[in-house]
Amino acid sequence: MAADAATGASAHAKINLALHVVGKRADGYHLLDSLVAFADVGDRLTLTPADADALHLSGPFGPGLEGHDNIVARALALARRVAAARGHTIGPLSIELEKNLPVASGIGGGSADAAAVLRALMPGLPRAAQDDLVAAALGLGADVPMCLDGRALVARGIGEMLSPLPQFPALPMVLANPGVAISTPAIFKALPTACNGPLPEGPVQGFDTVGSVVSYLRLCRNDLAAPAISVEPVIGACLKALQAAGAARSAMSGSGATCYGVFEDASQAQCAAGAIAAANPGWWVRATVARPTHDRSAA
Ligand SMILES: C[C@](O)(CO)[C@H](O)COP(=O)(O)OP(=O)(O)OC[C@H]1O[C@@H](n2ccc(N)nc2=O)[C@H](O)[C@@H]1O
Ligand SMILES: Nc1ncnc2c1ncn2[C@@H]1O[C@H](COP(=O)(O)OP(=O)(O)OP(=O)(O)O)[C@@H](O)[C@H]1O
Repeated sequence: MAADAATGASAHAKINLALHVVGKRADGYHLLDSLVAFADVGDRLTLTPADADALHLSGPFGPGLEGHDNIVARALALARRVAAARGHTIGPLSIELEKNLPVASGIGGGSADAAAVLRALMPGLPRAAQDDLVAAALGLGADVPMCLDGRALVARGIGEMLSPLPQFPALPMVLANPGVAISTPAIFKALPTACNGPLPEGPVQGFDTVGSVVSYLRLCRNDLAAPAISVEPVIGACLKALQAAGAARSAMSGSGATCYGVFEDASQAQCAAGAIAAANPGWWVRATVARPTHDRSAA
């Protein structure tokens, strides 16, 4: 980033369109097979050089994070350590975090914020330090590497083995969160078995239409949904609301509680979001679009 100017960075919501839990490591972390996309809703960060480090929280969910250890500060500390090891100094920064995504909601808000900090700092670092930072990102959380990539992808391992899809359509979606915070470790713990089937084989070139994504997702699962619904039954109501509003496919993201519905077009998604929000005051409901990847080989 420039020495004196503010740098903005977007932290897009991460959506696990499918999440298959396929094993467990000796350290307790679970092995995943997950189709992930990123929505055009998210948090917004602004990094400004300052006399001392500071974190300012704003946005609808900012107050809920006051007084807590913030992953944004941990990401900055990590970047500083990695840069210092390559002889580079990152000076004091004032960071404003506009927190638009609900906290502990399965859409990777904290991970996306951490990735946004790393992304904003990278251009000012030597190439070797940038590579080190990409490798170190997993230490901040299993979802951070995929958020740093930011493209539609398949994630394997504990979330660090990433295969970006060569093409992916702009996917009209509704995100609905019934207002309950979910602890990710608690849901993994409640999973009856870690050995479930992998993702079905998908097209090598990715997906070119909304219909092809929906057909594929109908063969998929989120293995964390049943344990999450047993802890918070309102997640089941959220899935039903998306189906009743006409979603071609609906499922829970991550460890919940946010659920997504895929719609044929953006105007249907807008109408559905309006209807779900009106019937469920207190829920967080957004019409959005999963960000597309254009087929590079077709260019
Ligand atoms: C559910 C997902 O959101 C799917 O993308 C992620 O797997 C969770 O990613 P995350 O929140 O960044 O996870 P971390 O902060 O690294 O881990 C929180 C806790 O979740 C559990 N955890 C997380 C990731 C993983 N692959 N297996 C796990 O068992 C572990 O108990 C871990 O201590
Ligand atoms: N910047 C941040 N944004 C959100 N949560 C944060 C942040 N910093 C620290 N946290 C803490 O991290 C925990 C997980 O929050 P987060 O919103 O990232 O969960 P999530 O959406 O379920 O993530 P995932 O989908 O990666 O499991 C919360 O308990 C919260 O207090």
